[in-house]
Amino acid sequence: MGLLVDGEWKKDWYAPDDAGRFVRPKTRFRDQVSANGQGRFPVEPGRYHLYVSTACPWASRTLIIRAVKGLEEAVGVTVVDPRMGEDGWSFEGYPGSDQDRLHGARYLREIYQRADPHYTGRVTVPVLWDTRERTIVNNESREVLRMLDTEFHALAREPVTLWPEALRERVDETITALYEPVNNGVYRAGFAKSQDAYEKACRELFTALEGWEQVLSRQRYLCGDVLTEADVCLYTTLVRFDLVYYAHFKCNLSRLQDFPNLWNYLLDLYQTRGFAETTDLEHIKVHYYWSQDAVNPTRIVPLGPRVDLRAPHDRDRWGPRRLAPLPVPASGRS
Ligand SMILES: N[C@@H](CCC(=O)N[C@@H](CS)C(=O)NCC(=O)O)C(=O)O
Repeated sequence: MGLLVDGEWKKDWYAPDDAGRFVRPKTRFRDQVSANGQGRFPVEPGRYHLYVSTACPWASRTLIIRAVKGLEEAVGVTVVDPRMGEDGWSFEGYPGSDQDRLHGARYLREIYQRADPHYTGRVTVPVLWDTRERTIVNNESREVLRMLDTEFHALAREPVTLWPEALRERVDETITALYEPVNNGVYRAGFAKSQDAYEKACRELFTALEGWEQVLSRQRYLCGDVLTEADVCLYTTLVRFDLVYYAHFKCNLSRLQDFPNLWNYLLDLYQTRGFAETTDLEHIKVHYYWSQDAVNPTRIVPLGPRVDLRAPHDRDRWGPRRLAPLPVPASGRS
């Protein structure tokens, strides 16, 4: 693990704050692709490219929306090696990952150095790359998810949106509510460097999960009866929960399987088109257990747990699964 400082690679683990808490650094590239043909980054088929890890919950958000909307021909993808060592993310041929066919790079940091030779910050996935301007448009998953859903919709094969007009505010509030206790909460527990910081993060996580368990006892999805971006954001944490976060990050007050609604909801989402195809359970396990040697110094990847995500679920009790249809307005930025 490491980061770039003024364009130079430095080997370094995350520095905790004074109380031993994990603090996630802010992402730097925050430009927008626009549907209306204006600005530096107009939408065009084949112009933009995603660098992702199928192990990473943030990058997986972008893979799911790309698959659900049928954007595979319009937006290319390169999958990094799930093992992130001292040199950061790389293209080293682990099964299920790619070589960098755009630049022939060995490490993802070379892509950041191309975008800004003096970049200072972490080298993270996802990255939305512009092949025309040869730069990074955006590396913040929530924003890339939204752009693929709204600004790219003219290029989508499937006429659906996960940000339906009537639910926009609710979806945005839900994504925000999930972030700190749940999506980032598992990391705050797992990367804590003090007992207090760990316990606080772990308790907040389980309190939040209990709340969502209640919500999902009343309705099929987080924001009502249609699938939204908020479900994508929760899914990428839930699918890693029993597999990795329970043991590796010590999020073990209970298993996800002990929450009947959350567990059945996870099975439902996994079995929805676009989800299982973009979820690589082996990459997930290898990434966390092998890469985070400050948490797991032996780098041994456990064999279990046995989890069957193809098992029947009870979520059809609300009737057949529904996706919200287009149209969405041309520029749907939040
Ligand atoms: N806020 C970013 C976080 C992305 C992120 O932290 N990705 C992790 C992988 S799960 C990463 O690339 N970490 C490498 C590092 O921090 O050095 C987002 O949501 O896109």
